[in-house]
Amino acid sequence: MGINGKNSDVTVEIKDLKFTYPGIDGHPPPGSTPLIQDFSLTLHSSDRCLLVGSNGAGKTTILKILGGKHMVDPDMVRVLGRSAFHDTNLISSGDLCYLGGEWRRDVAFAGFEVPIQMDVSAEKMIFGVAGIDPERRAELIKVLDINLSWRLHKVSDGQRRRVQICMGLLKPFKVLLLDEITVDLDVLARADLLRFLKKECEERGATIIYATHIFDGLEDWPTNIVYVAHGKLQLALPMDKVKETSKLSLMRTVESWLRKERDEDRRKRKERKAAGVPEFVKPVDGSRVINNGWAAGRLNSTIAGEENFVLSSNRVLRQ
Ligand SMILES: Nc1ncnc2c1ncn2[C@@H]1O[C@H](COP(=O)(O)OP(=O)(O)OP(=O)(O)O)[C@@H](O)[C@H]1O
Repeated sequence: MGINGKNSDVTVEIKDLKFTYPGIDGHPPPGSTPLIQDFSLTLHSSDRCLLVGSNGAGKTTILKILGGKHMVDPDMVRVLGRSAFHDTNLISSGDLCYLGGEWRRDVAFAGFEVPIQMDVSAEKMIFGVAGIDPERRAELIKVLDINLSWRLHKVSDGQRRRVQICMGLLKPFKVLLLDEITVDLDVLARADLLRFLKKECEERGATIIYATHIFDGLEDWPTNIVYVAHGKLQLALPMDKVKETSKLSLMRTVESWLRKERDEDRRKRKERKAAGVPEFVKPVDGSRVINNGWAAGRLNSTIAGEENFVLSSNRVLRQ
């Protein structure tokens, strides 16, 4: 049963998800506690789910798992009845779309592996994607207020971001995973984009999961809210339930949850200190390995050490 009590049209199903970032051998370091655990969630067609939680709670990790960027047991995560990691057609068909913040770090890439720091126009990028419905393309260009003559190596971060979002949304997705992509957008662009996305759910039955810390203009946007802390699901509620139980604004409601969590963490640390054990639980560091967030087997893991890490970050690997 999903958050809304519906049974039909299940689009996203997470069942007892457990995940640990792999070490260099592709396996979790021995003795490590899973980063994500006790996480189950069912979403339906038309759901707009806000994913909230403090920094480091696991939101990006969960979205990446859903987007097939990390391997998990295929029964733990189903998107449109399939496993995104194992069924790459889910992403390539455009049914499942992941728009993530790594674009911010790797500005050189705009999806479809197209470098955008070279002198290329917005038009060339957007019209370069084959098989797109011209009406949808025109609508997106309007919603994101894109000037097709922009040269992408010269525009502002926000303008470049608008082109990236447009490219990502060209195919009519069924499930969209958004990892805070509106930070660079101006107030108007953000509001128009959110309105467009809401329409996509209402008219086409798309499902969106949106991880964000920015609650401006979101009051009437989500249908559901999911709160994650320390990699565990804390709350999964339909918005009317949230409004029923809290008279506060959405932002204040989330703030109250996060404050409670932080106070609780501080209390636990104090207790640990008083008991003579280290305040912070040290993560298991089995093999001195840093994994830069890409699944094992994709040239991703690197031996710890700043020099190596810089040289083998995604930016370099993907050029
Ligand atoms: N590539 C990685 N390899 C190992 N551990 C990682 C990796 N990426 C993230 N982590 C760990 O996973 C935890 C969750 O990170 P994640 O990025 O999912 O959090 P988040 O909720 O998206 O945070 P934020 O709000 O800051 O974006 C972090 O505390 C970090 O220690």
